[in-house]
Amino acid sequence: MSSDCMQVIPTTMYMRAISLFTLSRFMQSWRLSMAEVVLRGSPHVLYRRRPALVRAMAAEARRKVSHVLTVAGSDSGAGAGIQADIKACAAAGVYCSSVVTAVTAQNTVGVQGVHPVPEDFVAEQLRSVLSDMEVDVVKTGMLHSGSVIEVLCSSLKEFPVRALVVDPVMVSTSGDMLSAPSTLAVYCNKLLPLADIVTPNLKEASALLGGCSLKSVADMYSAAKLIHSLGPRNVLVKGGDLPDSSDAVDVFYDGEKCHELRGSRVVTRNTHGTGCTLASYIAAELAKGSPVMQAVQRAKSYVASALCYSKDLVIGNGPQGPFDHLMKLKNHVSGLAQKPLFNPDDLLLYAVTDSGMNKKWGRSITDAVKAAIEGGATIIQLREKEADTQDFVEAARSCLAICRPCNVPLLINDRVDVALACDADGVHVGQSDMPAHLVRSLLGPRKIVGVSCKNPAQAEQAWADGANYIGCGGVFPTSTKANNPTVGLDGLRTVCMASKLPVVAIGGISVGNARSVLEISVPNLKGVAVVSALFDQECIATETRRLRSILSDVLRT
Ligand SMILES: Cc1ncc(COP(=O)(O)OP(=O)(O)O)c(N)n1
Ligand SMILES: Cc1ncsc1CCOP(=O)(O)O
Ligand SMILES: [Mg+2]
Repeated sequence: MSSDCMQVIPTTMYMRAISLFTLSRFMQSWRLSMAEVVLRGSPHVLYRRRPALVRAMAAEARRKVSHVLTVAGSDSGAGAGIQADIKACAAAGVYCSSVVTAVTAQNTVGVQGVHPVPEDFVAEQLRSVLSDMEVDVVKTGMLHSGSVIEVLCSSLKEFPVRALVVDPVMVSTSGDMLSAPSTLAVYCNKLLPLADIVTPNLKEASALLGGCSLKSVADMYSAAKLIHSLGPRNVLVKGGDLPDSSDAVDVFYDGEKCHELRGSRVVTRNTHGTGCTLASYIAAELAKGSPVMQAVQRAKSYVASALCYSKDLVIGNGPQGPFDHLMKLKNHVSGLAQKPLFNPDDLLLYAVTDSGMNKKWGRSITDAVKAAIEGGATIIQLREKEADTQDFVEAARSCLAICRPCNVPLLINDRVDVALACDADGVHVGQSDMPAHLVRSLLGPRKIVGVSCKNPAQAEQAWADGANYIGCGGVFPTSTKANNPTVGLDGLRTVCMASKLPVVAIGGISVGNARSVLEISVPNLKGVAVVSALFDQECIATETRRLRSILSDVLRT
């Protein structure tokens, strides 16, 4: 494919997304007449004739705020429905407008009342938003009658959007009916054929298929395929209610292949609104341009993090509480300010300590960490293979007291217990350490989890497990870690290209070869992690400064 073609394909999308207002501003500043735009017709032709203009328009379109419209019911308790949808989109960084189909009176006990909004007023709300606000993706929730669904289908014909996410809400999690049985046929015949993805739970999948019983993952595979034959392009059957499973298993079918998506089940009463939230987060990811499978994975991982963060929240007295979509409520409760989330740029100069080297040079671990920070290390990992647990916790606490005021994150190698005991900023684990998804559930969403990876499959798994970054190596031979095959610069490049996470390179890296590592120039390679280049040296601060200046220099050029 020529580079011209590569530019043209996304340009088509950007141009669809660009508003008339923006187009008219561009026409003025590029002295382009409407006749010229019309005559030149397709973006492909425009690109060939005025590539700089199209590039500028594409840049403008990238600045467009991604927008999901939710068409759903209001939940007075704000755990589910429209309220959950808006919070989930906000958490994903996407604007969310709302068309209210019904107003419900509900709380953590159940649904006490439903007041449907008349169809013609649903139509009026749809027209208001869709005619004006450049919606990317529509997500549906509670559609209480066949006529509301019909109103929505005709609005979508009049105002097409990029994608439609259908969460076929029929029964609330408390077991209350939210849509009339007669709506089922309209769902199947009119709405599902328009859907890019439909996300039923077991009860809803069974209802869509005429009441068949779904009791196993094998049943979910069959259900996903049967629902796909009703017309949606992708189906996600959610297995949260599957009996006898410690994992949360969902089945995703894209029309060709079934994928089993597993995550550990978070044990909490605060699960009200998980279905609405998952579908809205998928919609938000699609609005940002993610492919469907990636949108689903990200949504699952987000919901797991939010549930985990909120597992002890107490809101309401009923059996099913809401969770905290923005993961901020505990701040207020504890009066503690929220630390910022992981910044991939912190991986630039990653200093990993070594007790043997400190002993050899007669230094304490705190002196070593102080010197590395003084020289410009951007993140520290305590890798103390020989330390007793008590000494390790104490050393970690003292190092945290050095790192925190300097805003340098401090991670613990291997030992989740030590990290929890001292409230470190995160943990780095390898392939034979505790699995990263367990580390994530133990540490919660706001800590940093790093995973060592030597190949694309491991990188993919680290991402699915909720890691923040991967460490790839050993890049070059090293005597710091025994029995560790090298991947070389080619292996590093292959892993970086496959990884959806930022990468730090490790193994045999020093002032002599750091430049060659960063110069493989793959955008998600964010830095180098080093042990002996800093800590097996006479002056740690001097060596750190030398390495930092080389790295900063490569980044500048
Ligand atoms: C940043 C970084 N990357 C890789 C490793 C290696 O971790 P692991 O594979 O678990 O090996 P040990 O360090 O535990 O021997 C790392 N520590 N840091
Ligand atoms: C911990 C680790 N993981 C892969 S290589 C390595 C050791 C890196 O040490 P050095 O920077 O001294 O080569
Ligand atoms: Mg390890």
